Amino acid sequence: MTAQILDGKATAAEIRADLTTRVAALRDRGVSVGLGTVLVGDDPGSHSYVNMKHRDCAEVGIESIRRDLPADASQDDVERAVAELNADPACTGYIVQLPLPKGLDEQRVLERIDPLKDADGLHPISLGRLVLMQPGPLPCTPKGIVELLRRFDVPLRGAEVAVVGRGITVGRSLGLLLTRRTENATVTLCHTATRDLAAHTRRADIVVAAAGVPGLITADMVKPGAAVLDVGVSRVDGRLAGDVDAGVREVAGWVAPNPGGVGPMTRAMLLANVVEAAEAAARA
Ligand SMILES: Nc1nc2c(c(=O)[nH]1)N[C@@H](CN(C=O)c1ccc(C(=O)N[C@@H](CCC(=O)O)C(=O)O)cc1)CN2
Repeated sequence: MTAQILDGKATAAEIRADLTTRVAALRDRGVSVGLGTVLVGDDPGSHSYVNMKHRDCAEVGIESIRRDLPADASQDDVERAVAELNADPACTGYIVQLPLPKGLDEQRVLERIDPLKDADGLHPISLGRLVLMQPGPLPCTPKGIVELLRRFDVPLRGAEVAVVGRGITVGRSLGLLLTRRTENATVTLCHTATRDLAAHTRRADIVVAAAGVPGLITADMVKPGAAVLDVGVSRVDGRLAGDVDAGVREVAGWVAPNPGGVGPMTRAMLLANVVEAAEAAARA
């Protein structure tokens, strides 16, 4: 058996096409949509992700607002950029690209984002809404994972899901999202202190690997027919490597590759969060 590919690149393109129509409809009603980004430092990965986000904006008709700060920017400099975007009427929503350079207090910066402009769903109020199962902006990668599974008809209701990695942007938030009444999955959140990782992944109908450990998930750790989503990103000898070994494709029923799987969905969901915020404001 060779797994069906959960093609995030093609799916994200479909989502962007739909968003283009919705942005045009807002423009016809006199509502413009703008996405802001705060990028600090020289990390090549972060620069590339932010550039791609602005390219996506241009494609769907969303205005781009960039605040690029040098690697030696102070906490005050970053918080000033956040305050400017909070006050900018052209900015519907914005993100602070993570990780911030060492020495900056990431949480303090995220807490200063106006929750109404939180395009990443990472403000404590947005995360609180997720815990409480209330509507609000969702973190982009978990939202993209659920959308990808839905569009490929991977059954979620009652499914056993092993999420590997407990970071806020992916693992922990995904656990909360998948256990809502609308998704109804059963989630095991695995992490560095998990005693027998393979025992958990082998039981799972869906494995989401977001540990950042190259090749962590091997074929022998996967139940035949399961869905395996590779979200991990590491660099090995200068090349990008995911968490899922190539051999998994021979056992799994579905595979979200890396690149080409969850990454493009993350970007599409960021645009979706901004458009949803603009539509909600236009309704109010
Ligand atoms: N503020 C945030 N920071 C970070 C987030 C986030 O959701 N919000 N997530 C990650 C990085 N990330 C988004 O910023 C991200 C990761 C991957 C991709 C993507 O499209 N990847 C492509 C490959 C790109 C390449 O060729 O290098 C793919 O997987 O096909 C987009 C966004 C950490 N920081």
